[in-house]
Amino acid sequence: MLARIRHKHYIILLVSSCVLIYLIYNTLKYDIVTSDRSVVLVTGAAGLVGSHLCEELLKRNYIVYGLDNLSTGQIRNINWLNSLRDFYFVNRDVTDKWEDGFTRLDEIYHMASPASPKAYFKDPIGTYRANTIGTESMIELAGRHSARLLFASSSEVYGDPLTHPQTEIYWGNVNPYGPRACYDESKRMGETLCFIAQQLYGTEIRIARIFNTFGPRMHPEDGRVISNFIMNGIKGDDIFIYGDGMKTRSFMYISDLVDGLIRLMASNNSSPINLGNPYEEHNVLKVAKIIQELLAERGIARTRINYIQALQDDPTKRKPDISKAEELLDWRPTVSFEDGLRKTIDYFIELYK
Ligand SMILES: O=C(O)[C@H]1O[C@H](OP(=O)(O)OP(=O)(O)OC[C@H]2O[C@@H](n3ccc(=O)[nH]c3=O)[C@H](O)[C@@H]2O)[C@H](O)[C@@H](O)[C@@H]1O
Repeated sequence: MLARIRHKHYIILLVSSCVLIYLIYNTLKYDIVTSDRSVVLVTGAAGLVGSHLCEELLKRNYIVYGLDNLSTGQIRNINWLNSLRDFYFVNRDVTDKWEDGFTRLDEIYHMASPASPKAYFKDPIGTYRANTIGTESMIELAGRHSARLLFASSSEVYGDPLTHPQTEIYWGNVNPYGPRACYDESKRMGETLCFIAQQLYGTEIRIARIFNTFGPRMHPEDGRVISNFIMNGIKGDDIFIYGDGMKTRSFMYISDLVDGLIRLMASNNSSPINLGNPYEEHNVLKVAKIIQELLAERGIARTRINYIQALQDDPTKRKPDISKAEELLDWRPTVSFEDGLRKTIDYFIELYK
């Protein structure tokens, strides 16, 4: 009888200690929010770019709020950040009305949007809303807190470009009435909204035109060329090239992009700026062959390469002119395509072990 009472006391003591620890932890978390440190909101935090950006900002001593509706992002990309003291996950859609409750907000990186053709073909409405209504919502939020807003635009604003490489003064060759338009045109509209906000309200805006980016934490089913070809190899499936394999893209590793984004936010340049890797322009067939070679280094056999119909309005070539970023941000990519691919391949192999 006495032993049972003692046992009960131990349990009560244990439970109350846990509650106490939880309360202290949360109070400490709250204290940080009211401290002097800069507070940043990253939308699309569970995506490839968003999650790496959150990680780097945390390393740089920011208090980071990461927002995502998890439509294309992956919770595993940020789960581990959630356990850190200065990271707060906000599970919501960027277009929802939001009584935000921030006591301080210094910077907003608006990265949220489906980004792969497969994802935006599937959800054209969610895509244009994230880049238009979502951008408007972030402009309002920036206005309420006098925060600086960086909008993740895209190389897709150049459409199927008629100049090569693409400079920021090129206005593009975009089909407004086709399957890519929900993305291309909404990125263009997002830029326009930022321009209007700056003119009318004096909002401090930054616009990054992001070129093809890859790295660990890409969604394995994302549908883009790098993740598709790596996953095809790992699973022993055939590779499918859309078209003749001669279309080109310039591939940038994720850490280079994150560095460029943070430099851009800190700069005083409010006009659009290209962030991409001009040294690594490759055609799709060559990408397939390089990936097969790197997989072979890890003992994964080559699979067959097939050619199927090209996607409608798929840009023929793409390469950024980064003179502006070099001059204004002192930025240029440093990671080679092959080094970046090795890290990405290892990530996918680990994921599917
Ligand atoms: O990765 C990115 O950063 C960009 O990806 C996409 O643009 P896209 O260049 O078409 O990206 P992919 O889907 O990776 O396609 C690249 C090329 O590979 C081809 N591809 C893709 C996948 C595949 O399995 N096979 C294949 O041949 C595509 O047809 C295209 O010619 C998005 O539209 C951009 O917003 C985004 O910035």
